Formats: sequence, C-alpha cells, structure tokens
Amino acid sequence: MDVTPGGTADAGHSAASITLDGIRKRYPDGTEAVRELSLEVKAGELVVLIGPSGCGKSTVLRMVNRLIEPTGGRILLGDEDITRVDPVRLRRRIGYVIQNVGLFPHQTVSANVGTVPRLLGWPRERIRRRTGELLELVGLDPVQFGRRYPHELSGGQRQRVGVARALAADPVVLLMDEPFSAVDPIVRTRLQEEFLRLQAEVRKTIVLVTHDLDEAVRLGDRIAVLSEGGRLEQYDSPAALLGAPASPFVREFVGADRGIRRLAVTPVPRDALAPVPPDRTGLPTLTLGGSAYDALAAMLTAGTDAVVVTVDGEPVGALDRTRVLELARA
Ligand SMILES: Nc1ncnc2c1ncn2[C@@H]1O[C@H](COP(=O)(O)OP(=O)(O)OP(=O)(O)O)[C@@H](O)[C@H]1O
Repeated sequence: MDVTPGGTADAGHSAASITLDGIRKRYPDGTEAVRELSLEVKAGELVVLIGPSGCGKSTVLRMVNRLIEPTGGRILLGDEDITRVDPVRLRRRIGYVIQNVGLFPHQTVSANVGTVPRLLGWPRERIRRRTGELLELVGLDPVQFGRRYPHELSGGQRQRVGVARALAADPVVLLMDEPFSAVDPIVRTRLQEEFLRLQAEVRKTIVLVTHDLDEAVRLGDRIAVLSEGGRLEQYDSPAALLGAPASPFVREFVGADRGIRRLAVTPVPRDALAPVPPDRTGLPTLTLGGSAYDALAAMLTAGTDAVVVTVDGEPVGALDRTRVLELARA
C-alpha cells in the first residue's frame, strides 16, 4: 500500500503497529506515573488516550518516541523492540505534534516542514517537492505560505504546519499530544474534520492524547481510558465505550450525557426504520448512514416527530423520535 501523501515515489515506510508490553515509568523522585500498561495499536489505527489530569497520558506518549525512557517493559514498533534502538534515529521515524506546535520561529514554513528530511540528508529538490506536497495536503498554498514565518500565521494555520512537518519524512507512527487544544472551538472542529480526511488518505498509526471527550469520540477508532498511574480502565470503540462503560470510573468519566454523545456515533440502523408514512409533507429527510444525532437534529430543526430516511434520494423508511431515544439508551 502506498501511504505517502500525494502518492509520490518518496514512500519508504508504511504504518506500523505499536505494542506497549507492560511498560512502566517511575520518575527519579519516586513518582509512579505509569505502573504497568499493556496496549496494542494496530497499523493504520487512530487511538486516543484520555483520562484525568496527571494519569500519565503524556508520559505514555513520550515513551513511544523515547523523549522519556521507560523504567520497565517493552515497546514494539511492528516487531522491533524500540527500547533498544538509537533514540535520535527513532524520532526521525516518528512524527510528533504537540500543543502550540513548537515550530522554529526563525525558520520559514517550508524550512520547518523540511526539518526531518534535511536531517535525513535528502537532496534539496526532493525536500522542496515534498514540502510543497505536504503543505497542499494540509490545505495551505505552498506559494502563499511557504515563505512566511510562524508568527505570520493564525493559530490554526500553525497547527496545520505542525502536522505537515510531522508527516514530512513519511513516519511509521504519528504521536499527537493535545494537538488541537490551543485553538478556539470553531477552528478546532474544522481542524479535526480536516485531520480525519487527511488520516483517511495517509492512514498512519496515530496515538493522540486529549482531555476532550468529544474530540476522542470524534477522532478515535478506539479510545483508551486511563486512570491514575496509567491504569487502563477500558479500551474500546467510541460507541462501545459510551454504550457500555466497563467500570464506575469510566461511567463517571464519560458523564451523564453519554447518551447524547452516543447518538453521534450511532448510524441509523436500517432495521430500526418504520414504513414511510403515506403523507410525508413537512418531514425532513436524512440519508441512510447518517447518525441518530443527525436524525434528532433534523427533527428538532423541522419541528417534527419523525424523519424520512433515504437512499439515493429515494425514501426507504421513517424513524420516529421514540426510536431515536431507544438508540441512545441501547
Ligand atoms: N519529570 C517528572 N518528574 C516527576 N514526576 C513527573 C514528571 N513528569 C510528570 N510527572 C508526574 O507523572 C504523572 C503523570 O504525568 P503526565 O504528564 O504523564 O500526565 P497527563 O495525564 O499527561 O496529565 P495532563 O492531562 O495534566 O497533561 C503526574 O503525577 C506528574 O506529576
């Protein structure tokens, strides 16, 4: 599979699985940030780490690229034990995006994006081509933005440059620590949507840390809920997590409004549909595949108790409010 953005011949890597096998971190002052954590992230999967402040999320993430050295356990990328490889070389294979991005302020956008390829000794022309490609991929015109400096960009644009830089050398893994939290909620939602489109294209193995449950539900293929000491409370798809919290801790963490959140990740099931009513006047429509949340929103906007569900524009059934509420409770 060619996973290089833009599908150029620069492909050298694909996505790799990550295996955390009983990893531990005890800081020199005795703090046991991670007591023992085992977790597997499949190649091409986007996994979100979430949990209360101080539970060890960033520590776990930074052990994967060895900005923090584990004090026990193993970490595998594919089947390679990375606790044994040179950390500097390792980091060139792993993209890292942090809050506030950490761009080099005195370098242009292009130079920032080309950082790792330069360290890897790529020829200048290949770096130039790659940088242009990546900026386009994250929605920034290379001609307009390539020569600017970070302070000449908006927060959202800087964040995109950070993502482009992390992807530049086609890493096998992307680590993201609160990548969207420094921008306002509207920009944030847009960046998240763009990021999902980007991920559909590049299919990297991504581990993303957030404290925002909505972000976790929106972005994660799977969500790992951690509690103090890096204890894994539950590791599940968003729908499973919201639908069946595995412990009182998770139940409390996902909150009383988990039913509403669950609607957003529950597609309207075809077998939940009732026959289309003879008189459809005024009823809103929803394409099959839309979420139960979309169905409820359509009803609230139109002031109706039902929505007509369509496939290719043809009505295939109707969904009423009671059924939507049942989906939230299921
Ligand atoms: N260098 C350090 N020395 C000692 N203790 C540390 C160090 N870095 C982090 N810790 C402690 O380790 C624990 C986990 O910290 P970490 O930053 O991984 O948590 P987090 O879940 O990412 O938190 P937040 O959501 O607040 O960013 C905390 O108790 C923290 O105080």
